[in-house]
Amino acid sequence: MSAEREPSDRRPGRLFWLLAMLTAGLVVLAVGSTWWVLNTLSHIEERLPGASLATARDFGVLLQDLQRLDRSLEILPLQPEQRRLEAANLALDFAVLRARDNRSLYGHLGADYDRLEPVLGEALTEVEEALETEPLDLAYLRIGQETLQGAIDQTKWLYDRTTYDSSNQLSTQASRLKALRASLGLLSLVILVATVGLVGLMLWQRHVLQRWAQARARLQFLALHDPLTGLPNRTLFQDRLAQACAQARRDDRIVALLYLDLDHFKEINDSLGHPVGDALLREVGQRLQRCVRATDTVARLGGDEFAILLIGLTHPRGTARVAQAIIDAVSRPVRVQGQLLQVSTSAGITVFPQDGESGEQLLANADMALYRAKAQACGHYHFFIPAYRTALVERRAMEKELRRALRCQEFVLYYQPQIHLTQGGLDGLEALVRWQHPRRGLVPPAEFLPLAEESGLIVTIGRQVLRQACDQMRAWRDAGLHPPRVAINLATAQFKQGDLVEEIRQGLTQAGLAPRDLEVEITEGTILDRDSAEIQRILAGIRELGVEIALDDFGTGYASLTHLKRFPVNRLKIDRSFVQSLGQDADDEAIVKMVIQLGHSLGLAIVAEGIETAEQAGYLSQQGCDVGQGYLFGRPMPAEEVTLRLRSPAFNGDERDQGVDECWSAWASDGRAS
Ligand SMILES: Nc1nc2c(ncn2[C@@H]2O[C@H](COP(=O)(O)O[C@H]3[C@@H](O)[C@H](n4cnc5c(=O)[nH]c(N)nc54)O[C@@H]3COP(=O)(O)O)[C@@H](O)[C@H]2O)c(=O)[nH]1
Repeated sequence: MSAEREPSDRRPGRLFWLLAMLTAGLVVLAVGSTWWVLNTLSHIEERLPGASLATARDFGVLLQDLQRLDRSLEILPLQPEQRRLEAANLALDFAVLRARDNRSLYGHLGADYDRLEPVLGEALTEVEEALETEPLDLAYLRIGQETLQGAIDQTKWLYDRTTYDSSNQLSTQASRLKALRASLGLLSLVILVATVGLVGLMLWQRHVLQRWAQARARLQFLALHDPLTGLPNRTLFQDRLAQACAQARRDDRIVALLYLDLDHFKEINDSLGHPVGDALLREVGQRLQRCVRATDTVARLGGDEFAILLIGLTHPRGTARVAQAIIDAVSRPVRVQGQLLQVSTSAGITVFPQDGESGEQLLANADMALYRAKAQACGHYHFFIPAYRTALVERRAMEKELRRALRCQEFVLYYQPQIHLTQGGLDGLEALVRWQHPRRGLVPPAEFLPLAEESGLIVTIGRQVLRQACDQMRAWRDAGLHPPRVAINLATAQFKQGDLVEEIRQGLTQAGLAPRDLEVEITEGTILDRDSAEIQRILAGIRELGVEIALDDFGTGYASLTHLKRFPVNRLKIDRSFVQSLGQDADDEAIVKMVIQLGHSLGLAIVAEGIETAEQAGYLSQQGCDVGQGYLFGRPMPAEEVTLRLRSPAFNGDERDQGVDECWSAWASDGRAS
């Protein structure tokens, strides 16, 4: 397992603590400065207005006293003398008491009162002396009153000034206070916002760190696990496999590897949709886990492929039991999204150390054993045997050879005649591919087509066949020879890659052929394919071109009447196996008869393949079969031989005039077996 570089945690952690400290400092600063400023302010508020207001208040009291005295003096002349004197004395006493003797009452007057005191003292003395005159000397009293008035005016002036000063001072302090309070408010707000911001930043950073840690953990998980099933992936499995092999080598034990895949999973996935496929894979993963011990490893290698590592075994026998238990567990019906499904699995098994020294080798060999298990039947397991490796090596070499053969254009076409059974005459030629191998000679298709189909090379081979067949028809036409049409075989894979209709159209155009010059043969397997809708669409396109379609090997598969109606087929080719049973198997005879009738009732022409005897031909002809193909009329032959036959006197003019028998022998006489 590759060691992952651990991302560093330290830097984000330090930043977090730095932010935390900054926030804490800010909070302390905010609280401290707020407390200090508020404290100072309350001191200022208490003190500043107190002194000046007390002065103003004392001047106010003094002024009131003096004015009251003045008013008493004003009314003095209007009263009976005795009472007047009494009142005046009373008032005077009061004033003197207020102004002089109870000076503590005016304690806040300060230096201003020092300036007022002589004037006040003089006025009071004068008033006092006037009042003491007997009888009352009003003129003298007037003088005292005037002096008193002067003192009152001065007191009033002082009162106004101190009041003004104190209120002025007060409002100045008030505005300062206001400004200070506003600044403090602003400062607090800034601190608050900064604090909230910092706290937010911290929280955000914490959140990012958490997410980052989660993402890292997820990435680490995904690097080693399959996201769908949560099982170990190929990387982790290979790592555990390597470790298990090393451990087993030390302990002198064995390790078993089971390579599994689900049978026909692709069909389920394609037909029921990926969500159903995914749910099924999850369920299979769980079932597999339940079949093994906690120390074993179940992994999903991709698609529908799983691998299981069994450790601590002493004998391979136990592996077979586990494999069977797994096959049984997987094959139990499973309900997925409301649908009851049943899948089976096949397994290839390798055992360490006997089947491979390394994990890679064990996996590769288990894959080979799986391939064999699947080839045998679904729902089976197979232990690896060395012969599989030889077969695989041969298969790979063959595939390489096929690619080379394609590049070197070693595929050639042989042509087999198709004879009109009732009228005689050539109805067409079927082009059959052969491999002209430089060492092996002519290789029949049965030896290379299965591998070509498996590897997908059949598509390129099919393109070469189409081109060669069209070119050959052109050559015959140019030579003045007129075989009615050439039929080529199409493999299912050709419908799934590229644009088949366009390829056929181009093949015809490039060779200058009419669509009726070509026929395509498809097998029952093709129309029964799961992509039959797409295949139907492509076949309709081919029919639209004007090219006819024959359904090959009819009767061997499960194609039904419905299929015949759905697919735009022109001809049915009765499979050779039925033809060869004619005269021997009553059932097959009945089938042949029925196919001929059924085909005709659907407006299709019937071709019988593999006719080897005149009896078979006679019977088919009697039943109304339209066309026959088989060794009786001619084996598949190279184009040059077809040319010779087309040029022979039997074909000069209209060979249909010759009669059926002559026609057969014309094709068969020179024919060499191919
Ligand atoms: N996709 C493609 N498939 C092709 C192509 N060329 C051939 N094929 C398919 O390969 C199968 C084997 O073909 P081949 O070995 O050529 O066999 C053909 C005939 O030789 C054989 N035949 C014909 N008459 C007789 C007979 O009387 N007896 C007898 N034992 N065999 C006979 O039948 C084969 C033709 O069959 P069919 O195609 O079904 O008409 C075969 O399935 C080919 O289709 C290719 O280019 N592409």
